[in-house]
Amino acid sequence: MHVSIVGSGYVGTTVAACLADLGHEVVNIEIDQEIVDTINAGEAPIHESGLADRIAEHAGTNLRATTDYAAVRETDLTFLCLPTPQAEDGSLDLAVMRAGSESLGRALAAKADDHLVVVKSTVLPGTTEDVVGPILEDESGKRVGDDLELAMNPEFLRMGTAVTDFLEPDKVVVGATSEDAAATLRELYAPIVDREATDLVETDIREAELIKYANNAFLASKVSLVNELGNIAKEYGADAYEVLEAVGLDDRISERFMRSGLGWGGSCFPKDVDALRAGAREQGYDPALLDAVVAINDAQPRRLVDSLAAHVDLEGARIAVLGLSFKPGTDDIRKSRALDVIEYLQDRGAAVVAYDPVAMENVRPKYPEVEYAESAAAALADADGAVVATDWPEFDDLAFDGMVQRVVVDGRRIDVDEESLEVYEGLTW
Ligand SMILES: NC(=O)c1ccc[n+]([C@@H]2O[C@H](COP(=O)([O-])OP(=O)(O)OC[C@H]3O[C@@H](n4cnc5c(N)ncnc54)[C@H](O)[C@@H]3O)[C@@H](O)[C@H]2O)c1
Ligand SMILES: O=c1ccn([C@@H]2O[C@H](COP(=O)(O)OP(=O)(O)O[C@H]3O[C@H](CO)[C@@H](O)[C@H](O)[C@H]3O)[C@@H](O)[C@H]2O)c(=O)[nH]1
Repeated sequence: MHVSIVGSGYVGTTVAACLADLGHEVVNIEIDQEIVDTINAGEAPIHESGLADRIAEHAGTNLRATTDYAAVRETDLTFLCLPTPQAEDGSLDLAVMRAGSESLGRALAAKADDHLVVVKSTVLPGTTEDVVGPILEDESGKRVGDDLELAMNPEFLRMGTAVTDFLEPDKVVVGATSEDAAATLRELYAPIVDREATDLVETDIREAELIKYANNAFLASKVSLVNELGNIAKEYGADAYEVLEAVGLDDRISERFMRSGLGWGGSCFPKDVDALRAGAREQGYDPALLDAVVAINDAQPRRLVDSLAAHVDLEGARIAVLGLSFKPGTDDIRKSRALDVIEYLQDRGAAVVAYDPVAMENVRPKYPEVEYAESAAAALADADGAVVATDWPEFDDLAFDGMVQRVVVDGRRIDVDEESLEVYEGLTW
């Protein structure tokens, strides 16, 4: 199939490279010339395992990138993979979706044949049919249900495992206005949904839109619940990890997403939970549970710093922060809990020395006053205390002998030789 993909960030680039790998003819339409040049040079604009190889193999044959929306006219369908950030008040900001839909609609005006537009971005119910659809109709002169079809196909890939998550998902969700649109997407995804481990969910557009938010809200809530249970376990002197491992054996609950500690961050959970809360309020519903899910998450970084302050006088102390990215395996620091930890430490007069294997250059401009160490050992040297903010595997089995006071508060449950420390405290155990 001939596929165009608007937006070549994490999602658009991954989807493009994977669809090219499945044998489709793919073109990425992207406003950033540097990203376009990178893809056309056969290189990956983002770091994801398995992505660079696929782009190197397909660029120049069945994968290319351009800034020119006219390229959509040579394709059967277009995926919209544009960002859907949050506005100041937390609500969904559709400005980029609107701008991209306008450009796409204008380009489609000169296409003689029918076209299918698939929204892959995370958008609230109604956005595809009530915002994207009318803009496309106005700009292209085409009519939904006649020579224009709409579909919504949310994406569930995680950063760090984007390629395998896309190619081997638990589910592919397709919401479509017509049987033709659904059939086109069934054909496109055939090699993926034919796998025994992947379910194909066919539904209406509103349900497809909401499935994505419900999925992220559920996972974020699970981690906040696990953190609340962990906070309670700690009060009782019980090990939350042992407790939740046993709880996870109940297959209605599952063992995954059971790691308590510093909480959830990243480019998706915070903005999507906030957008759903704002959307619910707009609909007249008070999302009390989701409000609490966010409040619990927001409290964990302060709890970590308070736990350290119980052992170390933070005023004038040198404190090592191990890990800066929002999770291991990525240099992404968006809404990373580590940044809140740095701010709380600084508020209490501590001097922060930080180390992260890949994310330090992203943090440096935001916190130039922080000292950045070349290794975890260098960060720990002469420190009066340390906190673990990201569970990078390389933090397992660290030596703490260079510290002035061997006090560590762990927000992520790394493997530590507790005997080598004066104080080792888990945030939730
Ligand atoms: N990142 C993830 O892990 C992930 C996973 C699932 C779903 N999502 C959702 O997918 C959507 C895209 O997310 P992302 O992380 O890929 O975003 P991103 O910011 O990484 O990429 C978006 C790209 O769109 C480009 N762009 C902006 N305006 C444009 C325009 N008018 N025309 C063409 N290109 C334009 C930007 O330059 C950028 O390269 C969001 O709705 C997000 O919530 C993200
Ligand atoms: O047991 C756990 C699991 C995760 N986290 C934290 O939760 C956050 C999110 O982790 P993860 O889900 O692995 O990362 P993302 O790449 O943000 O992926 C989420 O957000 C994407 C964008 O919407 C979705 O596509 C994915 O399905 C969804 O998992 C991170 O800060 C983790 O440290 C925990 O604290 N404990």
